[in-house]
Amino acid sequence: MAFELKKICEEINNVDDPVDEKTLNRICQIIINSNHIYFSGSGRSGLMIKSFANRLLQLGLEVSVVGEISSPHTHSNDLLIFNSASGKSEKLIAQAKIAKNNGLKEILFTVDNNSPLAQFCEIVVQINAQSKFEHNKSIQPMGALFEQFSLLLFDSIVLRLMKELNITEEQMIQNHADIE
Ligand SMILES: O=C([C@H](O)CO)[C@H](O)[C@H](O)COP(=O)(O)O
Repeated sequence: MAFELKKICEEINNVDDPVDEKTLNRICQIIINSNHIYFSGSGRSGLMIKSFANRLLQLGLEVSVVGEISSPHTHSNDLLIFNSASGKSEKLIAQAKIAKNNGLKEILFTVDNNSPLAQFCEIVVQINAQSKFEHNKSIQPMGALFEQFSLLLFDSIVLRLMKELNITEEQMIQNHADIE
């Protein structure tokens, strides 16, 4: 394995487990009990949360990515999940305010659990990596470690949800887009 790839794998492996069992169960229950789940993030963090939205769709849940033209009006029994290393993106903070006013539950995956975005969220999962504004926790540029770890964390939540919802991979394949 190339030196750089080995270092990246080591970095990912060294990130502390950010979710205890109780919080993981809470996240899964909120997801399962929500009528519609919205996902939001900018740039590469946004790409990661879109991957999460894709899997939840394949689990048979009602999902939308904020900003897509097909994303509908929100209601009080909906959920908004953010992925933002810094928790400082003005666009996401504006979304969080609207969601709060509409009574949505909000969950944030972030590096900074004291960030402005965190103030709107009932569950804040703090990933011990760096945002694009920090340079001391990773050899990789900007928020790469956060982005990589968040994707793995989302995939681990998908595994838990498959068990909770009793959904097999075969069923998920049935829900996979046929036109793509
Ligand atoms: O695209 C990004 C950048 O390349 C950092 O590695 C970020 O994901 C994007 O700028 C959003 O930032 P955060 O909201 O702080 O995650």
